[in-house]
Amino acid sequence: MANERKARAGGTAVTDQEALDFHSQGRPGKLEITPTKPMATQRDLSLAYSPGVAVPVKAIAADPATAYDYTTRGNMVAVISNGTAILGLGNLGALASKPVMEGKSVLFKRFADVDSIDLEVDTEDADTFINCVRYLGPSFGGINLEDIKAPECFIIEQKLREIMDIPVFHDDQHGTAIIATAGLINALELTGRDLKTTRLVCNGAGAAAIACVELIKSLGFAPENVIMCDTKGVIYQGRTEGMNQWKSAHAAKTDRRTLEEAMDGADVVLGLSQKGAFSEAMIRSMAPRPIIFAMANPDPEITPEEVASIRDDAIMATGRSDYPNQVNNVLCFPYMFRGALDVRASTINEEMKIAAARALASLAKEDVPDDVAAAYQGNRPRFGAQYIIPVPFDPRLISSIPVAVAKAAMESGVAQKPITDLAAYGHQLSMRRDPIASTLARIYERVRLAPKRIVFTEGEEVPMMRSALAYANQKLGTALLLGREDRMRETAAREGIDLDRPGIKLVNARISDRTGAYTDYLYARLQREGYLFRDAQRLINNDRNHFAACMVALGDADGMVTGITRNYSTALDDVRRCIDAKPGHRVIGVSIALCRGRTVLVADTAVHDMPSSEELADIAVEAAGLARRLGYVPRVAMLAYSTFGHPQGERSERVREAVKILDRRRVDFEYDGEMAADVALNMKVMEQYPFCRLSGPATVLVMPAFHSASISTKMLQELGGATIIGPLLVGLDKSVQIVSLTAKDSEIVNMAALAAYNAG
Ligand SMILES: NC(=O)C1=CN([C@@H]2O[C@H](COP(=O)(O)OP(=O)(O)OC[C@H]3O[C@@H](n4cnc5c(N)ncnc54)[C@H](OP(=O)(O)O)[C@@H]3O)[C@@H](O)[C@H]2O)C=CC1
Ligand SMILES: CC(=O)C(=O)O
Ligand SMILES: [Mg+2]
Repeated sequence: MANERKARAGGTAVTDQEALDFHSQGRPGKLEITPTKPMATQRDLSLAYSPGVAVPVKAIAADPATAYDYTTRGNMVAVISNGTAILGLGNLGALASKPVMEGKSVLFKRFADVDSIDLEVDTEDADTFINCVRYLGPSFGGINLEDIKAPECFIIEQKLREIMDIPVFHDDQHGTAIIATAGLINALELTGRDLKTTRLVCNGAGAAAIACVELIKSLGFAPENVIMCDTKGVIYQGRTEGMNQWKSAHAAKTDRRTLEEAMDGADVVLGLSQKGAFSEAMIRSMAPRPIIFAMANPDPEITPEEVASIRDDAIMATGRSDYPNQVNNVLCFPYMFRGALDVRASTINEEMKIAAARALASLAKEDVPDDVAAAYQGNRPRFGAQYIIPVPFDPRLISSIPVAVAKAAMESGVAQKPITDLAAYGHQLSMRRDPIASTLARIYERVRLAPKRIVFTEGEEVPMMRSALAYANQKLGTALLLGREDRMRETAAREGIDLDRPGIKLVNARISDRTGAYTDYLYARLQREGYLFRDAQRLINNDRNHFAACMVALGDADGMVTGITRNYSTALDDVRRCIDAKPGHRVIGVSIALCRGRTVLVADTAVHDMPSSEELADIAVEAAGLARRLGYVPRVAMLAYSTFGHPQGERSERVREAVKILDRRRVDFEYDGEMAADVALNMKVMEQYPFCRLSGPATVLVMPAFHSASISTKMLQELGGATIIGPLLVGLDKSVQIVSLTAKDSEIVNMAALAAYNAG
């Protein structure tokens, strides 16, 4: 069954069903287009469309370069394919390539803040393809060709490069060549090899393979030491079958004829062919300390496990993210275009490619700072056989690779808009990083290092089951699904969810031998609040929130997640009957708002209706603590409708008093107020108040009351397009997170991960 097939990914296994659900949930696919200008009033319409739009039209007609000032062109790349070589899956057509192309577009945005759109062109004919793409130049700042098979890809790319005045880059050729070269430079250094005498075999003679061999030779590999193979075996001088001019250029003078013969004694083998193309015997026959890059996707030519079972002296890389040393063009194309677009390069030349390869190679040798270690599952990697290139989540990539590319473009004379201050450029680049993705990645990695048992309280509900599965699959710990086992199994069978996989445990409250202990515990807490023993018994037997919260309170679980069947405040009341605030802390709700590359924490979005000044000060302390734990520098703005005393009012007075309380407590974070939201978030407005003690825009917004917190976050979400995570419950003695009634499985997993993270 489809859902039973599992593929390793992201350090974990994902099922086919999960992959399909991921793509179909919500708005199908992985991309949407968001306007960047308001389009709300008659005036907006007049500016954006007729008559206002005529002005930039005339400006661009008079000076085409101004298109970069008035349109999206300068930050927009098209990912274009005809689906003739989709990953290593072969020629499955333009339409079937769309998920990969959408994926590449998303990676452009996620890793380098390049806007991108996928275009699938339904033709296998090179001339027709060229004629389609050649006229698209005005729309884009660059063209990323993808998954077009050889040899047509060479003709297509070459012709488009000649006739278009923007960078045209075939990712499978050059992206792959750059990252493979980067990895190879380091692997050669680690094995003490000289590239002039190293013997290399490349299996595959298509887009990726030809480009890799060309770049490697241009680095200094001796052509006589390089053998290419394809489906017909060794490409030797004089061979006629299955040849083309690109293969002929690399035909070797050799009497070896098969891949087996070619690999015998080889120092390096590059796999850019197909799953399973390397046998154990071939690997065994290689030279000592062999370098094996099995780069076919999604399944490599040979797996690292297979290689490890034969020999322990190999440096092994694959194209996948679930093994060490991922040699994949995702490490290149986002940053290559970022640098090229930023200097408005007319093309991507050899100098830029080699600069990117060298920058990637040297990044792997640099010491890994703390915030980067998180991207490596908390294990600080050290340059060596298991770490020859950075991982795609390495946050340093965005601030280093584009700088190297831009510099090379300027030095080689193809930059039309040179950058004078490269150091400042590097700093600006780091601001383009998507902060929450890094934050979540860090949280996930920390949890993986210390996995936790999390109760998925509404275990009979499908989103809870799916998220429990994802939690277990991602190796975050044990997912304890709470519910009636027969019901859960029935639903799971219907939905194709495998509840028997490692990391999932079903907890049936009705037959649990812990109900007695939980009832005693709850009764002891509630007996002086009007509850009889049988009331406590009923709550434990009939109510999953109480049962789950007692599991956590008595140490049978590390945390819990709930919320899809009860509204937030009811679920919170249930939990609070079982769990107190941490001594010296106040329980509050903090929402994380992510909007246009900015992250702010908003508090209290869950608990205090109309906080007193003392409570506002506590909220500031709790929220600042969470900000720190998430890796943000807390700069707390105590918000009101007034700013520093104007206009006067009773509510603002309460906020002002909270600031004085924080002064008296001598807290160890920046705070100030009362201030309006624009003062807190906009440095230009803040400059009107030179005495303001915040050193930059606020990262934590403490709202004067629950209603303003709730209203503003919901408005941000609905009108501002912000992503809101939370409210996260902070300050409880045990780790509990409550999701919204409409939470999707991905949100539930995030909250479960946060519960696990907070559980210590
Ligand atoms: N890790 C990464 O970043 C990347 C990996 N790749 C992977 O490289 C592979 C090739 O992609 P691409 O170059 O775009 O595709 P192409 O269609 O352009 O080329 C495929 C090449 O592989 C050869 N080939 C196929 N099967 C075998 C085999 N069993 N033994 C020897 N040669 C074989 C073909 O030989 P023939 O010429 O005889 O038909 C052809 O030369 C794919 O698996 C792809 O996923 C590609 C790009 C990036
Ligand atoms: C990674 C990639 O682009 C491929 O395998 O085709
Ligand atoms: Mg590809």
